[in-house]
Amino acid sequence: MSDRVRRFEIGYALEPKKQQSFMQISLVNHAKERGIDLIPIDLNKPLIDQGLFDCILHKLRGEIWKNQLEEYSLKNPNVFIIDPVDAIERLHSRISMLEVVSELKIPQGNETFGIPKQVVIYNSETLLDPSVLEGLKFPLIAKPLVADGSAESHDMSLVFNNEGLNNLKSPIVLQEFVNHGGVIFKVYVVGEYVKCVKRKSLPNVSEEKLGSLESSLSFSQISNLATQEGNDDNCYDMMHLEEADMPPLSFITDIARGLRQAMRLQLFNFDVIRDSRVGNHYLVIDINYFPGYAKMPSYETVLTDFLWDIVHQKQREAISIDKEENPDTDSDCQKMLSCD
Ligand SMILES: O=P(O)(O)O[C@@H]1[C@@H](OP(=O)(O)O)[C@H](OP(=O)(O)O)[C@H](O)[C@H](OP(=O)(O)O)[C@H]1OP(=O)(O)O
Ligand SMILES: Nc1ncnc2c1ncn2[C@@H]1O[C@H](COP(=O)(O)OP(=O)(O)O)[C@@H](O)[C@H]1O
Ligand SMILES: [Mg+2]
Ligand SMILES: [Mg+2]
Repeated sequence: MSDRVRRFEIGYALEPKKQQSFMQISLVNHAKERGIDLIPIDLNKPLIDQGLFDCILHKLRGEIWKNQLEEYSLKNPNVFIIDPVDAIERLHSRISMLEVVSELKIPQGNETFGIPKQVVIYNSETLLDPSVLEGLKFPLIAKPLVADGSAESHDMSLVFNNEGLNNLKSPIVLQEFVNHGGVIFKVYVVGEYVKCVKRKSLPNVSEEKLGSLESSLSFSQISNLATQEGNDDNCYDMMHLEEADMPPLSFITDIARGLRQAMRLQLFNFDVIRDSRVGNHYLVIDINYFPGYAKMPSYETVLTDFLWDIVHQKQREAISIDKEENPDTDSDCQKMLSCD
């Protein structure tokens, strides 16, 4: 066995803003100490010309990047791509992202889960016919169908009555707004690791207040707001974040594992709310690819452990394939692969 420590190279392709928030020095240094070099992929050069990585991490929009990855994978089938483009694309529609939740086969006990009632509207004119709402009850939340990470894909509005349906930009998803006490649970998944945290959300809308409200209200990325500004008027009841009980971890972990397997994704988070009327019924309302992990406690160790497992698993597989092909020799490949 050689005493040379085998290092691993992980290429990453991220938007500048994401690179800044995710690739913090603390993460890069932590990974380095564990033999993993995180290397920026130069987006001004073809990926195929940038050598062999052990693995590629990516979150970029557009066909150009998709084609580059495809071409690279064909040439280098052993380079592990986290995650496959087609699996990520399922999350770019707010309909297909939640279909997977409805299809999960998890035995439900004391706690149950599902998704809110929703319809998709492809053409705003169809809203002139109230039957398209398929019996959805106000208030509704209107979300752009596309969830591709663009600023517009986060532009939402609360719709309190029929009048509020005017001026919605289609294609749009209309979803029943479920009162949940102003607290959302964000479940971060990194491979097998699962972490659930509480965040601020939209406050409850009561029946009696519903009649007196304006017809609609626009907002964007509410769970990222640090304070509760703008929510202190008489229209809402606000619950304090600290007082909210967490959902049982085993229940959340079962959903996370089910989603990970069904979606073939390693890096995602999902938003869960608890229906205030029922108390033990939970609704998954959003799934995000490669979310803001830097906000997760100890993200440096969690992400490094995940990457370490991936590259070492790949290394073990390569050694066993090589041993099968060269059973009698300690081939150069076996020596090189095993030096760690
Ligand atoms: O920027 P951050 O750290 O707030 O992360 C965003 C996520 O926030 P979260 O981790 O859930 O609190 C955010 O989650 P939400 O959609 O707000 O639930 C998205 O994942 C967002 O990515 P995109 O714009 O949908 O592609 C994420 O944005 P990017 O970091 O990918 O640009
Ligand atoms: N069906 C719903 N009922 C109640 N609140 C909701 C519902 N859907 C979304 N919200 C609130 O709106 C916010 C944004 O919706 P979400 O689907 O998570 O979009 P985004 O992708 O922009 O995060 C959520 O964090 C939550 O506060
Ligand atoms: Mg969300
Ligand atoms: Mg989202």
